[in-house]
Amino acid sequence: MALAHMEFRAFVQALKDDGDLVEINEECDPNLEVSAIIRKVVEHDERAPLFNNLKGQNENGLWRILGAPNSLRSDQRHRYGRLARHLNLPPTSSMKEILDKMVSAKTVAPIPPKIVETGPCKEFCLTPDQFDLNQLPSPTLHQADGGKYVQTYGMFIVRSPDGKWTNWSIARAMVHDKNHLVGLVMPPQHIAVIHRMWKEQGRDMPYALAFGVPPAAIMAASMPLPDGLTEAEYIGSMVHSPLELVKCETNDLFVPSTSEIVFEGTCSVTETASEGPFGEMHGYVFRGDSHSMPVYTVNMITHRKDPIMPVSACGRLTDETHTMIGPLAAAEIGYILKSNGLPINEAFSPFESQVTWVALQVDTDKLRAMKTTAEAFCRQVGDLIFRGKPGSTIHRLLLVGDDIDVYDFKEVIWAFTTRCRPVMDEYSYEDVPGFPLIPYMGHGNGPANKGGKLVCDCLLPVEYTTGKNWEAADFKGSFPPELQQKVLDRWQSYGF
Ligand SMILES: Cc1cc2c3c(c1C)C(C)(C)C[C@@H](O)N3c1c(nc(O)[nH]c1=O)N2C[C@H](O)[C@H](O)[C@H](O)COP(=O)(O)O
Ligand SMILES: [K+]
Repeated sequence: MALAHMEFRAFVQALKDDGDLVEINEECDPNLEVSAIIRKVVEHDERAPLFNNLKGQNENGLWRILGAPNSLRSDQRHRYGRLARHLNLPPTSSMKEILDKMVSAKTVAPIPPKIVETGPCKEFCLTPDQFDLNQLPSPTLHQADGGKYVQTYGMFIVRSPDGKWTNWSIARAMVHDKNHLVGLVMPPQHIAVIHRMWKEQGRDMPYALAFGVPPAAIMAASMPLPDGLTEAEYIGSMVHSPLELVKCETNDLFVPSTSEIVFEGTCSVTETASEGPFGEMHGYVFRGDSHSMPVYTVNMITHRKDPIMPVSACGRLTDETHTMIGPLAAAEIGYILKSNGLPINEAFSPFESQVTWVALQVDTDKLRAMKTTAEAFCRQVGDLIFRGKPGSTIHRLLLVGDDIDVYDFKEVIWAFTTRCRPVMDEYSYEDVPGFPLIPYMGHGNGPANKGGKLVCDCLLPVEYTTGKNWEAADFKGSFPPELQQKVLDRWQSYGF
């Protein structure tokens, strides 16, 4: 068996070996029951549920469901264990180690994928007369959803018409009818950019939708990597070995050969259908909130025996939309700022901000050497991020000093509430693209797609000039180190 980060089925085995899997063999209903269980799991950081027996499963086991594929573990020492298993990192890895791994391939040569003749994803092959997406166990994830969101953790594969750029990404899609989906194709996302290229040529866009792909691949699919970059090559260099891809049956795209399930087809550049509402990453489903979105025809389904469909029943904390979308955007944002020479050490998107914020730890020694002003520095950061694609889902950038651990929300919120004077220390951006899925945007008072962004300066003025002039009134900040050690050593004997 391959390593967990290179084959989904090995990943599921790794969760089982970690004691991080609950196999449910009694029959469950994909209409809400499965998602209710997954929601309870992710709201309590419980073990991932593997549904082996679903109403509607066909004679070849198409399909089972793995819920909460990349959510959190309750044991603090292994909190990000599922994310770590996606990347062949130890389950005790920190979020910093995980995000550093995701940007590690930025500076090494890409390793192109290896094309293989066939693979496990070809074990079964169904033409449209042999399947009905409404009969198969496509899950309904929230009672107010506009349809069965069968696609929440699969990977869309689309390629520019000139063949130069193959993009891998996650975008949601629901069942439209027996062999059609309708999915969110939203600028500035690359799937929308490429869809537009095909539309300009008046040709439907070939796509593949691979479920149960190598976990390292799904992480890159969820990351706003640069325009034109082919994720398959990036991942190859990130994991130091070529991904194995196999050609689709009905188009010239390539899919990971060990994918659990593959939908192949074309995405219409003219036909649309009603998509949504959907219980989304900020924790809401607005009744009647549906829009016209492109229709995907499913021309073929290929799959492994007893295949596993990964499902992210997203919404309130903490699921894959929080452990992946925000942090992976933060990783890209941090990389962009550093490669533009700005004194940024770390970048993270706090879950407690419903991943609408990114906290940036500033190297304040380097900041002082810049002899800049708060306004100039904040505008430099805001212009770089809010006018680019990686910042599209982020509405607040918090600049904090070296003493603040951006991976610890208690630290971030302390700096924000005590060092950032409301209004005066905040720099607004009303002329940049906004993220309509955030309720105060899409269902708020102002334009849904424009503005509503801030750079919040959580650095006190002295941090720009002569440096920190305070001591934290806490155990580590207000007592001599030897006294701290003495208290720690004697803690039991005091009687605690
Ligand atoms: C991990 C993850 C990411 C996403 C989504 C989900 C998960 C689990 C859903 C549960 C399906 C919910 C949905 O909101 N969803 C989603 C989405 N981006 C969209 O344009 N549309 C979507 O419907 N992203 C984020 C994108 O995957 C990233 O922004 C990525 O960067 C895109 O790739 P690229 O265009 O930058 O190449
Ligand atoms: K991507």
